[in-house]
Amino acid sequence: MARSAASDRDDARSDEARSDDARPSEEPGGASPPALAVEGVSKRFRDGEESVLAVDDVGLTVERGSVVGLLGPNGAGKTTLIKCALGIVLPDAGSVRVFGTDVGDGRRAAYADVDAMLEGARNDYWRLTVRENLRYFATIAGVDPDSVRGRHDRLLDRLELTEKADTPVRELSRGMKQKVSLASVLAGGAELVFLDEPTLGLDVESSRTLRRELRRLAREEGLTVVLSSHDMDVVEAVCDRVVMMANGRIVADDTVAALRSGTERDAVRVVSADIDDAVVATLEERFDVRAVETDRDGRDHGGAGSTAVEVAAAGDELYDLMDALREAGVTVEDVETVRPDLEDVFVDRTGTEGDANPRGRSP
Ligand SMILES: Nc1ncnc2c1ncn2[C@@H]1O[C@H](COP(=O)(O)OP(=O)(O)OP(=O)(O)O)[C@@H](O)[C@H]1O
Repeated sequence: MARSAASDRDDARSDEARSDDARPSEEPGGASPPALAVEGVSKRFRDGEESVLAVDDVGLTVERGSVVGLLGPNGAGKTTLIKCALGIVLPDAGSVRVFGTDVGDGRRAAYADVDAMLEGARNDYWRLTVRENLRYFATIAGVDPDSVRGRHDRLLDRLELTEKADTPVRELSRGMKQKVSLASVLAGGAELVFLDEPTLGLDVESSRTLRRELRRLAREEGLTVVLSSHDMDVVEAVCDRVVMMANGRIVADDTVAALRSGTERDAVRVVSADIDDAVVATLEERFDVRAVETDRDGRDHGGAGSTAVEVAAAGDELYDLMDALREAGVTVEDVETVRPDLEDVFVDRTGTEGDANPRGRSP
């Protein structure tokens, strides 16, 4: 879909673009500007009763070399926000600066080092070989493909595509095509890439390869990535920071660790053969019992007949819980802390059950 965000728009705006090749490399204070700075962006589609405020006064800063995950339920406004950042959709209000350049002032400079893969794919040329595609997209990005041959070799190697370098893309499996899409996005040496569902259609191993490569590119080459995915594991493994959207607004913006610790879902899981219905009823009078699970055949925990209860408890409540269990005559076999995962945070912040998959796609 997004062939090359930079080239698509440059064609249309080439006249005004000529005068703006100078891109600020430093902010007035001397620090280099962030890769992306979105301020007060709003976008409404349609008028009257049908009107939808897809993005509602959103601000977002993405530092260079960081990997930021964008999560949100169906219709939250993620794609519209990304399209506003890419200049594919014109916001009604607000500003977008890319590496310090306001895109309203100078698109050619702003998008010179930006590329995107939207909706899990990109228009690779299926008749061309894998390597020919990389050369083609490097050329489109204004780079002499011979000068980046080494980079292409490395990309093919890291994405485990070397053996297929001379194979036409149409002969590849879906997962391999997906990896070629990513390689094409990176072929021209973009410094900021937007990746929408980059692991869509990948098997577990390929998804792992892609995560590893994204982290390496960010760490070693300073690549900045804005990634949207319904796959919480991918977001957790790859992203420095997670931005959650709901109803057009940002409802959370922090590191995975901070989001987890800020979500009041810490609980403990206690296992014992002494926990029966009466004990559970007693606990429920005083505590928030989240789950009760009896191990009937001894395969899950603690042996046949033992029961695990998950109770929301932290700090002093933990002592109270242990006292209550002792009073009830329960000998504890096992205790573990249950930490909230990203999905818990997502449910908590967006008020949405289930995963963040907006279209019910499977990875
Ligand atoms: N071109 C458009 N015309 C009219 N409404 C639109 C258009 N694009 C998006 N919308 C609406 O704007 C809202 C936000 O959509 P958007 O695609 O940005 O959300 P999203 O978070 O990316 O969700 P999804 O992942 O399901 O696409 C939705 O209500 C959607 O129907």
